[in-house]
Amino acid sequence: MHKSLPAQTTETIENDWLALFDQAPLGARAAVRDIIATHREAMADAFYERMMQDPEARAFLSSEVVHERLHASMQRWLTTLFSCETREQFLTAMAMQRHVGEVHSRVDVPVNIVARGARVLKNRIGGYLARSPLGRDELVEAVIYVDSLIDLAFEVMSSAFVASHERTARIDEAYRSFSSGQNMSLERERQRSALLDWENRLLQTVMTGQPGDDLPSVSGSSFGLWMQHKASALFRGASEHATVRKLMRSIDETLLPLCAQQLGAGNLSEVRHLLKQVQAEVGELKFLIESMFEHLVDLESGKDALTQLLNRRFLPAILARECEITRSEGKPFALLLVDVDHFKHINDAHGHQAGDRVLQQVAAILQNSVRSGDFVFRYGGEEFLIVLVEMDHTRAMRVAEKIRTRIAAEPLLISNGGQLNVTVSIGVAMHDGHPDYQRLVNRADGALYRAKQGGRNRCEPDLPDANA
Ligand SMILES: Nc1nc2c(ncn2[C@@H]2O[C@H](COP(=O)(O)OP(=O)(O)OP(=O)(O)O)[C@@H](O)[C@H]2O)c(=O)[nH]1
Repeated sequence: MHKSLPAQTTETIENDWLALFDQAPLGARAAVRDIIATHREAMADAFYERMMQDPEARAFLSSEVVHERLHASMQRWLTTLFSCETREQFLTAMAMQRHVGEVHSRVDVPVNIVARGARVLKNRIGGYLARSPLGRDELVEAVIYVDSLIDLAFEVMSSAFVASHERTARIDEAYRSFSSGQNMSLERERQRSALLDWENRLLQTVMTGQPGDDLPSVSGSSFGLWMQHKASALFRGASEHATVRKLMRSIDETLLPLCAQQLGAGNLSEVRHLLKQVQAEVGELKFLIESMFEHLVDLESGKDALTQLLNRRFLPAILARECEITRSEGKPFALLLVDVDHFKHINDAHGHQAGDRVLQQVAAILQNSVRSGDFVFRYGGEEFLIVLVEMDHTRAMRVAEKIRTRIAAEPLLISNGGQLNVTVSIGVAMHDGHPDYQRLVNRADGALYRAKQGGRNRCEPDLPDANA
């Protein structure tokens, strides 16, 4: 029944509610219930009115349907929440909270707006309570009761929100990788020509149409539909995507209506001028689409171009997942930061190209020195980061030492046919269970610093409590 929340959370909340209920005197609870019964409509009005003052909230609440439904369900919600007398009634109220949380997640209501809603309601109820005939002590108890109960309700709502959000994010991710697995160069061509098609159709309509004819909108074109529906999943997060949508709106909502107006008035030179502006915006659209597809190719491969190692932008996702695996399965992992010694000197003495070749060969040695389940990232210019999964400290130090000796022993080829011996310094840190992976990276960095300070070409473990 409570599938969106872990059983433990449900139980904690239930117990908290029981404690709250026991703690609040009967008189205080009855007063709150009466206030809600008498003023719930006015509260819903005030809530809605207050929220509509904010443009961000307005975006979610402005439709008539939302108004009507929100108004009714807000009143129902207040009544249900404050009239719970039994465990069963509370469970029903909780189910309602979870439902609201899931709706918020689907609609993507920002969490700050929800928090503001809670504040507005607490404030209102507090105001009515202050004007009630309750004595001082009971008034305090009633205010605490309202405050805690609303907090509890929002707690349930937020956990449902988060659970549902994570589900959506996983589905989105799966869809994105499915879509990017499709033939992207074909898609790029298809969208390019769809945009061109629309542009031609627009020019055709302008030239042969009758005054008063509707001009074809770009958002209604095959390109526009693709961009608004499929591309939003595919290019999620790309900065160009928002600009593309803005340009499409500017064409449809400003330039085309003006163009139709001037066409109706027979003002052809103005029409030509406006079409030029449309063409300029289409040119910009084409450029942005190209750049979005380019990014997608980068993302698709996920590799650093020079070394073919993992790109560091995946590091947060991978470290967060490894922290989670350690937490749930108790399998610790180790982090190695590997830095080529005196690399600047290699560049200076043999040229940048030689430096690049050294980096490629070091990367290959690193990749060949770990198991296929480990992760090797290019972390910075001449710095690499390795995640050794399911690893204890002794074995991690052994792997680090193996890497160090292999690199030192292997002469690396440089561009002019020459060979070069390079060394690396390595900092080793074990995940200590702290969920913030940046701490772990910092500890490995501290160990690396000590390896450099200690003379380079060496491996150093992190010191316990290095950044406690
Ligand atoms: N060839 C090449 N050089 C790079 C690349 N990325 C960064 N570098 C160079 O790597 C050098 C790093 O130098 P430093 O950070 O001073 O460190 P170092 O010379 O390795 O000295 P230590 O780390 O203290 O042993 C800089 O000169 C960068 O320009 C790259 O992709 N290719």
